[in-house]
Amino acid sequence: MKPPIGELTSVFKSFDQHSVLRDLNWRIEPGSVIGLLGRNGAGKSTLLECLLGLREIDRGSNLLFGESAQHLSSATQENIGYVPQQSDLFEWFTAQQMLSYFQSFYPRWNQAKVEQLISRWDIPTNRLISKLSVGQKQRLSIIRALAHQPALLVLDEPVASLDPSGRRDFLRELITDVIERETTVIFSTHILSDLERIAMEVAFLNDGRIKLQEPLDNLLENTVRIIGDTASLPTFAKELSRKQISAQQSSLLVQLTTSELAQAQHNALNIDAIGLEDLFIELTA
Ligand SMILES: Nc1ncnc2c1ncn2[C@@H]1O[C@H](COP(=O)(O)OP(=O)(O)OP(=O)(O)O)[C@@H](O)[C@H]1O
Repeated sequence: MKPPIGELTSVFKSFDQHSVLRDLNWRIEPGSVIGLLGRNGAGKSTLLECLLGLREIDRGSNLLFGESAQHLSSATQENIGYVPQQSDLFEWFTAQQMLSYFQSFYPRWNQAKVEQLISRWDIPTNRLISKLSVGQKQRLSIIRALAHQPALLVLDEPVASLDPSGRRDFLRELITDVIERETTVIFSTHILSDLERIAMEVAFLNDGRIKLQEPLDNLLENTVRIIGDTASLPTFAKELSRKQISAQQSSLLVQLTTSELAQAQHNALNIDAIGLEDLFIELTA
């Protein structure tokens, strides 16, 4: 088995008295494409920053490419591309100046790709970055993160300010990158349709932990909602949630094996397929 790209073990992170990550464990395998989901304020940005060593953790360990995330070697830093939620571009530079500046640090800088994206995404290269629109800044941030061909790409709501065609184009670019170079990608998003187009796995952050991480196909295929009489509902091996919805009835979110599904159908239980949006609501409640 290949070593993980990232490994967080028993990580705790608080801001003042407010605890955000609580005994969080997360392993990121090479080549995985993970969509990170969680409600507003769940701690996604904090988690991504802790993963990258940009934020100090209170307790636990955070390893990236086998090194302590707080003390990454420059070779490892070259392997990481990051698009933060808030633009961290050098606003007093033009796009051209900023990209040339970064180019000097990265031996694997792909200038042909930079030029292609600049032209395709219509980025004014000679205007100060401070004068660009939010969407143009976001595109520029993406170009900067893709340009040095990182092995790990971390994107914190990368498409939030992009128009639909910008989003589609960006996703296409990302998919090409993942396929051509087997880039490991972690991205947080609230746009579930985007996630369904690109993510191979989804990770749900809730109550300060990764509550569930699964290949998306499996999750959508095997997870169902069962509603029935509280007293007679059986228990299942992989129950994700169980809620009382009326005096007599309960609703179960459950992952069923094929034989469990057959048994449940045989017992005439009320079984419904469930989509990603429902899963999001249930698993991040
Ligand atoms: N620098 C900070 N100082 C104090 N509290 C912070 C700081 N950064 C984040 N927090 C708090 O930590 C919690 C998690 O914030 P975070 O931005 O990580 O959530 P998120 O899941 O990324 O949210 P969103 O989906 O809204 O972007 C929030 O309650 C937030 O107020």
